[in-house]
Amino acid sequence: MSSGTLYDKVWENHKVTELPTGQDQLFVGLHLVHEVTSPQAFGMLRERDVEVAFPERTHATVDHIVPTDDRDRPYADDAAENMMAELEENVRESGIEFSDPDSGNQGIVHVIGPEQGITQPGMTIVCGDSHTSTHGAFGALAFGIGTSQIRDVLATGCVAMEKQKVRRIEVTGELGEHVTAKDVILTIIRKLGTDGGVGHVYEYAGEAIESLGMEGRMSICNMSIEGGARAGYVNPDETTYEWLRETDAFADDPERFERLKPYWESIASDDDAEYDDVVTIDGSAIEPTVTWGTTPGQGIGITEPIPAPEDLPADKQDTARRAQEHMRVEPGDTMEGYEIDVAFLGSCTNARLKDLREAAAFVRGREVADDVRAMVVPGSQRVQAAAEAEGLDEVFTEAGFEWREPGCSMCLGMNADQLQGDEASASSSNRNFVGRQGSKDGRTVLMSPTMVAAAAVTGEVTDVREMEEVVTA
Ligand SMILES: CC(C)[C@H](C(=O)O)[C@@H](O)C(=O)O
Ligand code: SF4
Repeated sequence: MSSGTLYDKVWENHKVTELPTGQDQLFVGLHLVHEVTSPQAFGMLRERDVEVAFPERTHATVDHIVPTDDRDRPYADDAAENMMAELEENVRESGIEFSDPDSGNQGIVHVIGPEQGITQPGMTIVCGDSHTSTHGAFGALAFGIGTSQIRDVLATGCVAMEKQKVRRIEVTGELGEHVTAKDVILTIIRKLGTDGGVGHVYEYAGEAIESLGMEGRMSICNMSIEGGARAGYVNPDETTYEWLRETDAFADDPERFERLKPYWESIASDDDAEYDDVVTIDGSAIEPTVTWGTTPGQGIGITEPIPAPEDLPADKQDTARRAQEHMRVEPGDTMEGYEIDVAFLGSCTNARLKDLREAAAFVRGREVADDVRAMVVPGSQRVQAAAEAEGLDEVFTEAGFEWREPGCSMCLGMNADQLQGDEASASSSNRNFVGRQGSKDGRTVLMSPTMVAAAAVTGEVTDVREMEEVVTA
């Protein structure tokens, strides 16, 4: 194999042909499906009497609309019930494996792929969901796709795509205490902008990235899309292989693991690979980071002042003004002390076991502040079960959190979990757009899971570094 980036190598390995449009046709290794974006695509196949080409390369789950409290069927919400019923019919007819709520494997699509080992290095992975970039943490090329592309992939196992440039983002040094992957990605997006990645795929590298576990790498790749990049990835290494070894795909088949490992090693970017751009960020300077505005790029370190719009680049001033009005924040203040009504610990960015463990260490023996509604929504049923096995559910519920069933929940409010009126939320999710959490006047402050835990117990945005951690395990 010639020397190059992971992106180039995996692209070339999956390229079927160049199309007259100038795009390449790529073979898709894994197609993940959820209930929101797939029904129309299945409908188009049915209209043309076309069958799903590779059901064995397709895997479905239900996450966006699923209730996180009472899951008895039919669901209380008719629209949710209909979407679920349609997905059930589509997967049954096509012979697609479905991590349904009775399987013990249901969860957010970007949580279940990696935990079941179906997400693997060197794969092309697509899903009708923008945060598919999450799977790049394993050294896969993972893209969100639209409805007509979902149809194409269902029908042919291929997708037409334009090749992107590759920007390597090197995060150097060691992260400070209680500085997490979430703080790193919020900092990257703050520095490069929400559209800084347009036309690019991000390769994350450097000591601060390499020292992260898979959960942290997933949080970073997850938000690549919020930085405008088409995808993001981390080169596979021993950390990646350790994770994979334990998954369903390989735990009982170590020979398969050994057989695939040389391929995984071969697709990592070579030391002399050429990049279209290289950006270096000092990881040791990153603080716990929160957003003050209504885009993920409007972030600051917890001790930093909120910027005055007139100090920002001209094209950012208007949105900053509007964002500050919506959020009711003043330039010069810090976000510390910003009062919250809701604490949401969930989403495909930060609802894995490690996130819940880290948050629990700041909740143990404490109580949720008066008038704060706090909820934990595990990323999957497996996360939920593992957390319960180590008593984390009790840590949270004893403190006054609600312990919910897995799904997207208040990350986007497509089910009953929504902000009310102008409530402010401390959220471990990835988007703080106006209206995102279900109420047009709702205010979302993005932060890491430990910062959500700290905010839940103090009732305001809090520097987690000033709180005592209580770890018992
Ligand atoms: C519903 C889905 C299409 C959407 C996405 O693509 O990201 C959702 O997951 C989100 O996070 O906004
Ligand atoms: S958890 Fe949020 S970001 Fe992730 S797939 Fe669901 S709605 Fe999208």
